[in-house]
Amino acid sequence: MEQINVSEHIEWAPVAWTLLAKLRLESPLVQCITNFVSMDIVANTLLSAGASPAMIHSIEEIPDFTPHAHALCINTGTLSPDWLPAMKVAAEVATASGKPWVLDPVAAGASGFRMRACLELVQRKPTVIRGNGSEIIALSKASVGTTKGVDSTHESMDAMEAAKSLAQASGGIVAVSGAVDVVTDGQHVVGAHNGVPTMQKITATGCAVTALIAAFVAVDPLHAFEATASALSIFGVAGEMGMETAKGPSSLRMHLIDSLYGLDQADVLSRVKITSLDEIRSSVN
Ligand SMILES: Nc1ncnc2c1ncn2[C@@H]1O[C@H](COP(=O)(O)OP(=O)(O)OP(=O)(O)O)[C@@H](O)[C@H]1O
Ligand SMILES: Cc1ncsc1CCO
Ligand SMILES: [Mg+2]
Repeated sequence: MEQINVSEHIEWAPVAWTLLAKLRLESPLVQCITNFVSMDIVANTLLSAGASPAMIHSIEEIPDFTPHAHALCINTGTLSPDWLPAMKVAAEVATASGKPWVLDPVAAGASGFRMRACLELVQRKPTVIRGNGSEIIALSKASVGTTKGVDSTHESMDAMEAAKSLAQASGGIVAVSGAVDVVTDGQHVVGAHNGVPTMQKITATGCAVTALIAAFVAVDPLHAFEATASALSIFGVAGEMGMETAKGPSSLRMHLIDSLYGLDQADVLSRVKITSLDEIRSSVN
């Protein structure tokens, strides 16, 4: 897949709007092999954006179903040995069918089993890997150790160099969520400066935005970098707009989904904020 020509001068807001409009028009089918905690918010995020989610994870069904999906999302959040073979086969079938697939390496550094599983999935060449700062740093170094489980103890900007080396090693796009969502193809880096801190207080918003990335990449698989940055920014915009009426995490969850559903062109053009970070170098690897 072509991952080049990421212009520093790109006008991002119209790109994000064009992709959201295409997503709503085409309603891509997104197969999700995701964790038990996230299934509801992932499916509802995809539906409110205009995509069609299917939580189908049985290995017996993958040869029949996966070739018909427009994109696949694999998430290791509640990984167990009986799910891993289905994840690997689904990644292989998606690739063989020419479909993009996105990996969310939840808590990659929490155990040797989980790290090995994530590395085996990375070997199957995800189109995009999206994690939080701690996950991307752990995965890029293949290091297992002190983690706070699924939560990050690193700022996304401090994972920039780790993200670049993981992108180079994997051949895919790498995104790191946080106050600034960092996206890289291994050469260029952009930041999506949308969202609100309360989004971290809703479980599985990261899983939800990974699935949204899969939906965006489904409608423009040749421009996975642009699709990834746009999905992250749009999800952040929905969070910002949702926060205008929310009282806390629980009502933000509801209002974020409502805002994502209702986003119009003016909202997207006035709020999407994606900038080049090529001049910024991270101090922590
Ligand atoms: N400080 C912040 N300011 C603005 N937005 C944020 C902030 N922190 C996280 N977000 C947004 O919240 C969403 C989830 O990101 P986060 O880094 O919390 O993912 P995660 O740790 O993988 O979450 P989970 O494991 O619960 O799915 C992203 O859309 C991100 O942009
Ligand atoms: C809390 C939690 N534990 C495993 S997966 C998950 C959802 C956020 O990643
Ligand atoms: Mg996560």
